[in-house]
Amino acid sequence: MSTLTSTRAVLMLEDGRSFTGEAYGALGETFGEAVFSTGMTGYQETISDPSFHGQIVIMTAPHIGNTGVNDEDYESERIQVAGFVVRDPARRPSNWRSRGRLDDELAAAGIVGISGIDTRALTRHLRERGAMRCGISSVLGEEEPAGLLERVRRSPEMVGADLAPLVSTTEPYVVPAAGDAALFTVAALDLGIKRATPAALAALGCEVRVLPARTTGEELLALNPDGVFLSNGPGDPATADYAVDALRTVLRAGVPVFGICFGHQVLARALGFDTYKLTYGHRGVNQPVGDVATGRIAVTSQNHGFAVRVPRDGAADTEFGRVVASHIGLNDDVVEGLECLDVPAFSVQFHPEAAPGPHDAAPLFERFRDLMADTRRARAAASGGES
Ligand SMILES: NC(=O)CC[C@H](N)C(=O)O
Repeated sequence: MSTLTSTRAVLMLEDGRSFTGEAYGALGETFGEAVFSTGMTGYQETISDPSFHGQIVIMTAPHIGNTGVNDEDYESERIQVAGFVVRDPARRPSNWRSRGRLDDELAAAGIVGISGIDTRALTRHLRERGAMRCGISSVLGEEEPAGLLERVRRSPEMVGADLAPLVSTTEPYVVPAAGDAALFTVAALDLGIKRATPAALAALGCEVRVLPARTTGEELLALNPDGVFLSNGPGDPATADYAVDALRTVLRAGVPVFGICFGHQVLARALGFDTYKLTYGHRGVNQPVGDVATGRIAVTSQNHGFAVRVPRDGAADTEFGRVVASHIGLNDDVVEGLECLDVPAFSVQFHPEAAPGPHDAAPLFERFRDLMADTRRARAAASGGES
């Protein structure tokens, strides 16, 4: 049960701006990169998205916790955020699936949060100054916040952080295909995968073999997969050389590739492009993206702080042939998708698996399935076998 008396908590940004509110979730002190999410719903999926590892998430929607917590909506085995910030927590959750309160759930998981602060002012500050480190403390006592600021400035930065291996599975596991027989085998590199992703592939008849982040290209190919999937994940993509090397081996073998978010950044790097840090990133379930080829607009689920440096107009020549920017973010023109024209590979910076978010981009999983089917047919024809 939550107590009725509140404990004072302080949120301190690395540039010295601070906000005083009430403790929310566990009492204690926590540090991470302060980022804001504009999703109105889906807080359970958000807090359990491994891509948020090392980040303190500020919800811009003022009311959070209204539907409580349930056992179905978690996207991984634990709560992954380093801290959680809400304006006005629900006093009494109400939903037919609810089995408890969000603040109690955070407290039980040891996740430190803060409520009752002006999240709009905080978001505007981050939008102008950029994402930065922050700390939340509900154990400061009468100590001046100077000590907290000192500890924030000593905490790790997001640039240069190699976090995917920390959240990846340690042992391979299999998500079976829906239906009687698997139509395709997908080797999925778990860089911080969400449950909804293997589930989406399995629903299309794929047996998904989920593998640890540091699986090599040779190990991936040894599974004889129809396709290789690269998941989302936390941290700075510039550090993930192991995944880039593995992917280059896969690309050379001509096996179909699909990457999401961190996986998209890894594909860009494998093709020879760089990644860079956005000022404050894109997080939420309401991010518009344009498909360059069709002009269609999708409202997408996003959660990224880095992006890929790929030319927006025309095809770029790479070691693996021509590559085009297939999707563009409509808020700020950031490249949100890649398509290889000469090898079977494509990727998106956004989240077609949603969870939370709209399902506009779900057909991208079908595109991957079709790419695997086409490649299999072409290979059978080339070897003179039956298709
Ligand atoms: N959701 C993700 O995969 C995020 C990728 C990467 N950590 C970024 O912030 O850009």
